Amino acid sequence: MTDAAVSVRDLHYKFGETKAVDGVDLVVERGEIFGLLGPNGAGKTTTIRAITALLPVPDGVISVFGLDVAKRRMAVRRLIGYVPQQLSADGSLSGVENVSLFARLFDVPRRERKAKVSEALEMMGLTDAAGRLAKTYSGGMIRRLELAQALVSSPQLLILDEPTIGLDPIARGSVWDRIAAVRAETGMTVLLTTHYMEEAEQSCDRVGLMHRGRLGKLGTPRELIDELGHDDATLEDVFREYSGGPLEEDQKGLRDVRATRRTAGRLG
Ligand SMILES: Nc1ncnc2c1ncn2[C@@H]1O[C@H](COP(=O)(O)OP(=O)(O)OP(=O)(O)O)[C@@H](O)[C@H]1O
Repeated sequence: MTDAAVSVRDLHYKFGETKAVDGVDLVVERGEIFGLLGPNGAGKTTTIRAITALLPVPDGVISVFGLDVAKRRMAVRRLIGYVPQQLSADGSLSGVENVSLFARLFDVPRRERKAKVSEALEMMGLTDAAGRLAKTYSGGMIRRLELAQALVSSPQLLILDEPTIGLDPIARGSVWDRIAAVRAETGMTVLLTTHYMEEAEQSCDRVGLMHRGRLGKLGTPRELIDELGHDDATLEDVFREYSGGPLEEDQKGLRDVRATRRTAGRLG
């Protein structure tokens, strides 16, 4: 076990006969923004659900800040703020009520709750909208509300599953700006999944390319692009080279996910 934020050693995970994760090795260093990239079905969500102790894994395979996830499930969960792909905000509650609920769930001490809730909403630019019902929020505001919910317990590791999926480009930019600001202010480690290669290229310190349950290329976006050896290459080109095809070919289910998030864009 290491002292890194996350250490994964030879992770395998099957759903029935489907090998969702097929031997992943990964280290996320403290304080970095690490992007797990790949198409639908690559195994990204399964990998992060294993890291967040939501799936059973054998002893010694995953550690979070040196704690063995298999043995210290609850302690690990307390270190993590997780925003899943599915909607985690309640449209019938106001912004402040949604975040307060998470503060209670994550045992933020009663006397600190009010200040922590305000701070999390402020960090996500939602102070003015805090009193409104979440169902009146735009898709981008809901995503930021979900980030505020995850941040209210001051986690050491923020895990985001497709944080910008289904949002328009302006809302996507705003979510990335907020993630960068949180890291700059708190030094928090961020592990996220995305299939938006361009956004990952701009915002992640390091990325890992995942394809069919395996994590192949790992490095800074620049390193991976430079390996290709032509000047105007992009991370998308790196992925194509690595997987033998464009990202889009594996994207059949993506439209559904996008549609789900769009529906969720307006709650209620
Ligand atoms: N609960 C489940 N039951 C059965 N199969 C599953 C389940 N969850 C995932 N899988 C399968 O495991 C494989 C990896 O899925 P996973 O969700 O980890 O991929 P992903 O890269 O995160 O894609 P997405 O962006 O769609 O979530 C896929 O073949 C998927 O169909």
